[in-house]
Parts: sequence; structure tokens; C-alpha cells
Amino acid sequence: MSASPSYESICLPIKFMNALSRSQDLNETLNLISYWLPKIIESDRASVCLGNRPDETLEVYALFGNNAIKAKTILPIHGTMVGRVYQNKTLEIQNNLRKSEDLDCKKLHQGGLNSCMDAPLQKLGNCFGTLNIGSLSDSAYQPEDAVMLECIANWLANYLHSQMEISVQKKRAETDPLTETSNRRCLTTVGNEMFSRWKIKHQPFSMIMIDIDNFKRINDCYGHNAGDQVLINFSSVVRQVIRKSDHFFRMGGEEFVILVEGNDKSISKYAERIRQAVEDMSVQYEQSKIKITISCGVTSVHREDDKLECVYCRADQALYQSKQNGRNLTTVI
Ligand SMILES: Nc1nc2c(ncn2[C@@H]2O[C@H](COP(=O)(O)OP(=O)(O)OP(=O)(O)O)[C@@H](O)[C@H]2O)c(=O)[nH]1
Repeated sequence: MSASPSYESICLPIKFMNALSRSQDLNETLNLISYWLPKIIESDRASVCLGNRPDETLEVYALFGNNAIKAKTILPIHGTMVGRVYQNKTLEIQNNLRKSEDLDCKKLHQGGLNSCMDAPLQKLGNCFGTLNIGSLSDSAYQPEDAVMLECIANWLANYLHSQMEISVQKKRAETDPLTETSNRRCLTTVGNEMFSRWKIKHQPFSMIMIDIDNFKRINDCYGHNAGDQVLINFSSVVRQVIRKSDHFFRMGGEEFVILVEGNDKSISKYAERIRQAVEDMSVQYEQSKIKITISCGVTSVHREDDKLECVYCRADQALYQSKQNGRNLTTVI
């Protein structure tokens, strides 16, 4: 390493400070941190890990530089240096990675690194992640570097923690608690964004509106809890059939919407696949096996549509026709 940083001061790039204070998004903040950290403490790799409490794992959320452990990698807490730092809430330095028995250190060494240092990210005494750097050099990190990383981690933990809180609350506000699908409020946001992209960039999209058939009978026959279980299982089956790029919403009651990006000519076949998957499923509730069917209304955005509601109304009309024609059907308008 070149000149050692001093114990008394840290030099922070103004561009980093400005970008950090402007960032309103957790991912953007994580990426900013991993991008700028090697410029503050000389390193060949920087990453941020966030803890996943129920799973006892850590996920690499952002990464810059050497790719020895890739972003999105899930690391166990036990048997890793990063896990120990997370659990003990104490910074660690490993200046000879080839000698380490820790899983993450071995991976870093296989990827060409020789030293690493991890610091806990803490708020109110709780550790929620780690800030990590790595170097190609042997014995890269000295006690003064540890003082710096710890200080930076404590300072950044405030930003990260408040943004994590905001993103949890945002997710909660946009999620239906029963089925864990996005809710109607989220449909308005995502739908209007897709509609703007259609108007400005001519990127088309389609809407599939779904309504469970004779759902009232299920509640009447088996009880409200059974009805809830049907809604949960139905949502899970739909999530298995749709693609990652699709957006799935619960409008309320037993009515759902899927927004599909792009100009999918086979959208009716796609809706049929969903309808068939639901027809094939059965919900075990106490001693009963409950079968359900759905009706679908499908439409794509048209040139003459001047707002999202036009698409919504057409999908609703198509759904109405499916109901009128006997249910368990898909209608395209
Ligand atoms: N269990 C349960 N039932 C719900 C929930 N939300 C709405 N419902 C019930 O869903 C039923 C919907 O009934 P209807 O609107 O008459 O529709 P349907 O029986 O599915 O009939 P069609 O749509 O015409 O096929 C009502 O009895 C609502 O009380 C929920 O979260 N859980």
C-alpha cells in the first residue's frame, strides 16, 4: 500500500458525499458505498453485506472491483469471517488469506486477493450487515486502516439503516398482507409508469385481469379461513407460472391483475396457461380438497388510449364476457 492514512482525519471525496446525500434508494446507496470505498481506503475490492436474520445468512448486496465473491452471493454466518464480524460486532483483518480456513477468505484468495478487512454495520447496538474491503497485496491492512473503516462503517450505518427502514415500509405499503402480492396502490404506480413508457418510447404492454369464479360459494361452503387459504395458494400458483418481468397485483377480494411488458403476441395463450394451472391445482383445507377456476380478461395497450384506465376498462369488459360465457374462460379484446 502507498502512504498510510493518518489516525486523526479521513479524506472523503466531495462527489461521494454529494451523491450519498442525494441518493433516495437503498441499492443506489449500497452501490455508491462500494464504488467510493476503495478510493478512501486503498483496496482492490469493496462490498456491502446485509444480514438475513431468519435464514442466518448474509447477502453480498453491492460490489466494486475484484469479483472473487459475486454480488447477490448468499454467505453462511457460520464458517465465514464476514459472519463472525456480523455476529461478534467486531472488525477483523486477515492479512494472509491463503492461511485462512474461513469459506469467504478461501474464495477471495482463489479470486486473487491476499488481504481483507470487514467491519460491522450497526445501529442501536444491532448489527445489520458488514462493510468489506479486499486487496491483492499481502499484509495490506494496518491498525490505522481499521480505525478508518470502523469510523466509515459507523457513519454509513446511519444512512443505510434509515434507507432500509424506508424500503421495508414502502414494501409494506405496497403489499397485500394475505397473499403477499403487490396491492392496488402499487398497480396504479407501476401501470402509470408503463403507460408513460408507451406514450413516450412506444414500449407496449398488456393486462390480464383475473377473477376467481364463484368465490362466495367457497366461503359459504368451507368458511372464510378456507377462502383465505385458496387466495394464498392461488397467488402462489400464479407466481410460479408468470415470468420475473411480469407484475402481479391483488386488486381486492378475489380480483387480480397481471401487467406484462412488451408486445407479446401470444398473450392470450399466456393467460390460458395461467387459467389451466389454476384449474389443475387443488387446495387441501382440513379434510377437504377445494378446486377452483378463474375467468380472465386480456387486452393490450392501444394507440388511441389516453390513460391507463382505458386499458383497465377493456380488460374488465373482456373479463365480464368470460363470466357471461360460462366462466373458466379467457377473453381477449
Ligand atoms: N375469504 C375471503 N373472502 C373474501 C376476501 N375478500 C373478498 N372475499 C369474498 O369474496 C366473495 C366475492 O363474491 P362475489 O363478488 O359475489 O363473486 P363470486 O362469488 O366469485 O362470483 P363470480 O365473480 O361472479 O364468479 C365475497 O363473498 C367476499 O366476501 C378475503 O380476503 N378472504
